[in-house]
Amino acid sequence: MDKAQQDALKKAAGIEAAKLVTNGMIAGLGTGSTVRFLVDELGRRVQEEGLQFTGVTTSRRTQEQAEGYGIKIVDVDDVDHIDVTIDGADEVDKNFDGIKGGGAALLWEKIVATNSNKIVWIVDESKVVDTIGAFPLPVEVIPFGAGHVIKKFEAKGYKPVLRLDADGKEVRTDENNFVVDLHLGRIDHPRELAEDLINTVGVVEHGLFLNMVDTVIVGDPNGPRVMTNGNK
Ligand SMILES: O=C(CO)[C@H](O)[C@H](O)COP(=O)(O)O
Repeated sequence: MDKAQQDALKKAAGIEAAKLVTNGMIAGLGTGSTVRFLVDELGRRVQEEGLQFTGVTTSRRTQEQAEGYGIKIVDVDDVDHIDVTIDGADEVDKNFDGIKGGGAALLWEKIVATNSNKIVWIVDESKVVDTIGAFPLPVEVIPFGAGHVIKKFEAKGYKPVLRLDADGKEVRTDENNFVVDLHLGRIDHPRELAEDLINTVGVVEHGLFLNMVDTVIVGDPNGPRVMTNGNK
């Protein structure tokens, strides 16, 4: 699949998911190239159809895009609930376990997701996998002592790589932390891994989102396909 085809599938999933946002809702808005299509569609509806909703964003990038359309954005601590959060994902398997954080927004994404009544992911079909882990697992790490965290990951065979930008500088999250990507190949025991990562001092959060999502909307060449999680 070339990039244009993949973008078309992402866009179709984003437009389909935008239908879930209705007047008066508080909606969590994720981060990434698929979510950009979602926000474009929500912005269009705000401007052309008078849709009124309040957004809680998972990154400054999404906040800027949404506010550019005149979408009202508030801080996560200024709402007492979030009706639905729509976000992208890097991988998702048939058990609805997934990896997020390719766009370095995993911490805010997980905070918004865990405070949402419903979580919806929008992905193109290449993200639906049998076993997660081919996509390097992002881990958000505090800069102080990050070298030691990386050494501990190396000793455990996690194959960590500190994420750098195009200029060779450490990528910083919206919380000014580093991202370490674990090149695991496959993750057979995600719950054990999640437990180990979150108990490592210096780790703020990891990109394993295990059985959190309610619905996955998959951009498929035959039209958006909906996968519903019956185990939540
Ligand atoms: O988790 C994320 C950002 O931290 C994204 O949702 C994930 O990386 C998918 O991005 P894209 O839609 O660009 O493929």
